[in-house]
Amino acid sequence: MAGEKPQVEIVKGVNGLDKVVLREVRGSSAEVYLYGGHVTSWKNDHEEELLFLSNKAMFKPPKAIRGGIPICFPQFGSHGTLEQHGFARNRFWSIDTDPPPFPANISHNAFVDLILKPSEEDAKIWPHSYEFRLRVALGPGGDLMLTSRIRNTNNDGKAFSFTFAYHTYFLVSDISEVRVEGLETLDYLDNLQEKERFTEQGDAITFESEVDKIYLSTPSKIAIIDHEKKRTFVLRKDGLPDAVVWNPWDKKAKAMSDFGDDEYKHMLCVEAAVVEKPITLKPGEEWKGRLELSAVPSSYCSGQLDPQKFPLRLVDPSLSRMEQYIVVRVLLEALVDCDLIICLFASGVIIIKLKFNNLSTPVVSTMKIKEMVQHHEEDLGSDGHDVNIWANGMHKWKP
Ligand SMILES: O=P(O)(O)OC[C@H]1O[C@H](O)[C@H](O)[C@@H](O)[C@@H]1O
Repeated sequence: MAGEKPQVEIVKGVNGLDKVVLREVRGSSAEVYLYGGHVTSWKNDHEEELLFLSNKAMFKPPKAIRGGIPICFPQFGSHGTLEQHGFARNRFWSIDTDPPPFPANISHNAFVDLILKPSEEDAKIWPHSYEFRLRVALGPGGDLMLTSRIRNTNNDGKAFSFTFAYHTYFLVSDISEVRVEGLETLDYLDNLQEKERFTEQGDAITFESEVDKIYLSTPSKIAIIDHEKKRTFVLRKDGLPDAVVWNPWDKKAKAMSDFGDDEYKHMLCVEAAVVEKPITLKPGEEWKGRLELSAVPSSYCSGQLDPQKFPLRLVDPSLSRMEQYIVVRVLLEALVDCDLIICLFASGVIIIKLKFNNLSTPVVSTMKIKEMVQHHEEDLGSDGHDVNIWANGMHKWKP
């Protein structure tokens, strides 16, 4: 189409630093600075920003950019002798014009390949030769995909070890309204308690004070639910067993020169990482770590439900308002690409089995809903029942 902007464009960003702009045909976009190989923006097809970037972010090398997705390599945090989070986030990366091929089934048009190799100065602080290739891509639905490929190119026969993180800052409406699911019952190292190991309790994680934890051996999928925005971020990862959760809260926020005093209310870092067991590569070996982020309408609900207030008549009008409500919630959950939806009613549990990846598959027939309703007439007969619907068994029912 005439006048349409290119899918990949290199432009000047803040302080004249080079940045790559990616645009997907349906309108989503992302921005990546060559400084740090740092994603600073990811927008959905309504042009809404999804990543937090501090108003005080400096864009002044060698200071790392505060927000977006800093790359922590070859060291996460202070887990080693290098500077905090290693040096990849404050080096200038190059465009990789000839990256080794990706599997043929990976389809995206808006992407950029970056590469980082050590300088002579770097070799003095970390005496290894490597090639770090980073692909940043937008999927057709606006998903943001980052793939890191790190290869040991030492010719002295030596192996090297590293830790790593995609230090993702998510933009949230209000940190006290956010919950993280997928990390409950896991072990974590608490950075606020000298990295001591604890076990998380059974509930989804919520926030009311500073948090800095490294969750260990985490599932490949983690959800960040922003109740106020009615948005869920789904983080899928591969090759990255750990997940760091960080919010500096008020005191630490004030102590950071590149972070606004109140900005902690609008961000949450959930960082797909390798921390506990560093990766070791022999010469010629390559490691791959992949992160995929999507932002979907959030459909979580809990507590008292008033079907009279439910405004939609989207489905079979012969269904009662409560029945319609259930169908719509189930459909919304389907957008989150879940494997299983469970509806809980005051008097019992109803399981609706589901396993589908797109909405073209029939979801739950209205017949099914009717059967369900007949079984639970008492529950549905009056106003304001406790109904809770959740995906993958991750939510907790609060009667
Ligand atoms: O200020 P930075 O070096 O960017 O680090 C910011 C934060 O990153 C991680 O999440 C660490 O777990 C925190 O301990 C650290 O404070």
